[in-house]
Amino acid sequence: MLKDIAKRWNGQLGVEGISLDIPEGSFTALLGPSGCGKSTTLRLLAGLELADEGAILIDGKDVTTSAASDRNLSMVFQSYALFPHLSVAENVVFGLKVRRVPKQERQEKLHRALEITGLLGYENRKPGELSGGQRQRVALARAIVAGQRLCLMDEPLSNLDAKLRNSVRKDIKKLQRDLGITVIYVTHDQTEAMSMADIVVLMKDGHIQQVGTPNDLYSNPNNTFVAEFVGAPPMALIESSVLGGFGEDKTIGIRAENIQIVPKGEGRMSCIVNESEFLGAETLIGLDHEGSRGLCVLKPGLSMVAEGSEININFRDEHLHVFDAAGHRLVR
Ligand SMILES: Nc1ncnc2c1ncn2[C@@H]1O[C@H](COP(=O)(O)OP(=O)(O)OP(=O)(O)O)[C@@H](O)[C@H]1O
Repeated sequence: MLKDIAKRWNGQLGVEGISLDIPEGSFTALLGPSGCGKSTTLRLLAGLELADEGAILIDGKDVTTSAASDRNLSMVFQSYALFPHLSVAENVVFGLKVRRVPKQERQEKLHRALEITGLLGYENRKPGELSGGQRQRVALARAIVAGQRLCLMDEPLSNLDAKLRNSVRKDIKKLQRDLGITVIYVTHDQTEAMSMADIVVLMKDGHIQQVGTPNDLYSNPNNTFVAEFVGAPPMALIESSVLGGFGEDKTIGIRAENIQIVPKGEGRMSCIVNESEFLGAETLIGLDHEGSRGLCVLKPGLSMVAEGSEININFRDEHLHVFDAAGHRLVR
């Protein structure tokens, strides 16, 4: 649990006012653009940095000033952090050896961890003889043998190609469920966060913007930053003056799946097509309209529309999200 944590470097903000209650056994993603403070938050939790303000509790124990080694957690990094001259087996049991765990127990834990991560048979290989995905699985195996209930992961998939990312993503999720451990996972990739996490913590400029389930953030964004960060495509934003009836200086949000194409002369807006992008199951058609950004519609299958064409669109009030001038959601 984080209570009102702040961290600054020479007066420059890292994070501020970070309060989070992370349920045991959950998968929590710290999500946000580069520099938003997600790694700092994780490093504070790990004890790799010390907070200037606030308190950190793990399992009810105040660890705010405890050394990293006293916090009962394991970590998996983007860089794998494997010893290149040690074999897979040696890398995995390294921490157990340091802690003088008896050989028999080490062997049992090693076997189980390699089994879980699909690395049996690779014991004697060196990290240099493995693919990126396999290296990351060695790092996961090392975290598993540590036997901690809390595992912190900092962008563990960012060195992998798209296909591998997808499969290791599933491995990590399954591992977390099977072992029933608590995972706190840093990523700047909203798809990754939305598909893996039970709880998403979206950050910007060192502050939390919203904490909730992936569906909370998608369906009820707290502000326009959340609306535009979460979801592919992001929520479109329209100035209230374009639609009328919502008062002055409001911003209206709408998701692509709630916009319908209607015949010319009908609907609430007339837009110009700026691109058609074939996604496979559907085609995303980007639209321009003065006073709006991110407007698009989805058409099933391959359905390219010429750039510059005019398209009329309609949507229902119940699908609109109304934000004030500062971009905060108004209850509707
Ligand atoms: N050791 C440090 N010294 C000074 N400033 C730092 C240090 N570490 C982080 N910061 C600053 O704190 C802010 C948050 O950085 P942090 O690394 O937590 O962001 P992030 O969201 O993890 O970004 P990224 O995805 O790029 O790693 C940034 O403005 C960064 O420049």
